[in-house]
Amino acid sequence: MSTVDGRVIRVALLGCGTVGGEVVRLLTEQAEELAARAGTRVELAGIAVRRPDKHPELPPELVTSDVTKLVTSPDVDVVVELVGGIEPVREWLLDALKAGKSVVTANKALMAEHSAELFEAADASGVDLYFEAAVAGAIPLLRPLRESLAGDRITRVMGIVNGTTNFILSAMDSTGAGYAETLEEASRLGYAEADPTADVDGYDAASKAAILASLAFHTRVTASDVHREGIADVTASDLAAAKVLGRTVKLLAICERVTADDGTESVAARVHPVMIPRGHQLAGVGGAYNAVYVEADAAGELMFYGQGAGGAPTASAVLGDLVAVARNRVVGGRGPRESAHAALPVRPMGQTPTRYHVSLDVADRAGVLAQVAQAFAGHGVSIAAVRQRDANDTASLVVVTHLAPDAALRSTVDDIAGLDVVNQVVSVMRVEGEDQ
Ligand SMILES: NC(=O)c1ccc[n+]([C@@H]2O[C@H](COP(=O)([O-])OP(=O)(O)OC[C@H]3O[C@@H](n4cnc5c(N)ncnc54)[C@H](O)[C@@H]3O)[C@@H](O)[C@H]2O)c1
Ligand SMILES: N[C@@H](CCO)C(=O)O
Ligand code: NA
Repeated sequence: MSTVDGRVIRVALLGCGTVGGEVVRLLTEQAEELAARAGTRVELAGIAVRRPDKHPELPPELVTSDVTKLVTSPDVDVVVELVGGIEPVREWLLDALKAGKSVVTANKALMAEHSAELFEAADASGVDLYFEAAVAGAIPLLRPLRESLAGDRITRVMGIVNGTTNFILSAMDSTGAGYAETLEEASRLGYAEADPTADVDGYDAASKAAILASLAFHTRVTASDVHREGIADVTASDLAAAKVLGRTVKLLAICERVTADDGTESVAARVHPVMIPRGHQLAGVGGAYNAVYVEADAAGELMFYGQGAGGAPTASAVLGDLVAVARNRVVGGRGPRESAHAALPVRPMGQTPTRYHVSLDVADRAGVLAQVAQAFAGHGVSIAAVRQRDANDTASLVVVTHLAPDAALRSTVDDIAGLDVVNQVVSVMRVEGEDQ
């Protein structure tokens, strides 16, 4: 094993919970190998936690609750932030960057709202800002977008980026387990955020979509630009309706470059439940796994798959970033800066082209299909497929549309719900992928 000329990079770790605890373990267990790879020793200078008395496992001389002092200490080169949330973390990281410390963070909420300000502070000090763990945990995804694909033109990024909701939907689909019990299990396994509403209501995935869209399309996209729907309204009826069609339901983040008829480009970013064919590669992604498709003009389709949550997998991405910072320090260089030169406008959800699946319980009599079809036609929505099944004096009618502006599809569903011949709208969901 190579030695490292006595050089040392000193790390301030903020937060020592699910992910931070694993970072400490890996930094300690792999100290020699990391030194050989980075070209410098990587050592802990301090660990900030909310309650030092709760961490008897950590070396007491390293533990502190004084974050402000730690992040600006002259003894620190890099701040690794694994606390989460926006304030006071934003202030701490700005202080750290202004004091010339590089930053590694897993904080998607912060990066989705304040990355511009953080990048500016990093630029002013000539230091690094890395955040691979913020999206899709262990999966190398941000580095490929920022570096490997920097020479290509990305058109679409679509995937499963929240482990907790994927865990819940997979369990509901395969075992019929209830929503509450699977959410409890996801929390126990360390996938869910401290407040799981961030996961189930789609905020976590929307933050990740904002980060992905920003990197893919060289445009500043924040979480508030992302259309967001969670899984709280996904019912057993939706899953059953999907099953009948040979489909399943996944919460997807979809970031697209949309080109209008006049050639102008915009960015659309959304998170919502989607019905996809069971044969689709994303349908087979179970448990807390994540998978993301990237489509680019020259590269074609790429798929990234792996563990998107959990202590050790997320720590793997953090350590990778830390080694990158250490290497940059050794050679006196920097990692990639913010790339927002395209500055494309963000397209509102209503104007974003989507496809709907609508499952209806209708009266079983002549002319029903014509009335339903008329409602679609009235909004300029073209129908791709219709299935009808009779049962006693009612019938089930399933309509799958072609692409149409989301607002037109929503208005159509509102009109259909008001038709006398429609007893119940059983399930409405957007669809992706072609049936086999
Ligand atoms: N758990 C995962 O699977 C996962 C995956 C990817 C990204 N992340 C992100 O990693 C970050 C950490 O997640 P986690 O699951 O390890 O969280 P956690 O709740 O397990 O740990 C948080 C840590 O922060 C410390 N902390 C909280 N408030 C503090 C304060 N005011 N001062 C000092 N310390 C404070 C706590 O003491 C604790 O050690 C979050 O940004 C999260 O979104 C987590
Ligand atoms: N709560 C997140 C952690 C990873 O960011 C998830 O379930 O995917
Ligand atoms: Na990642």
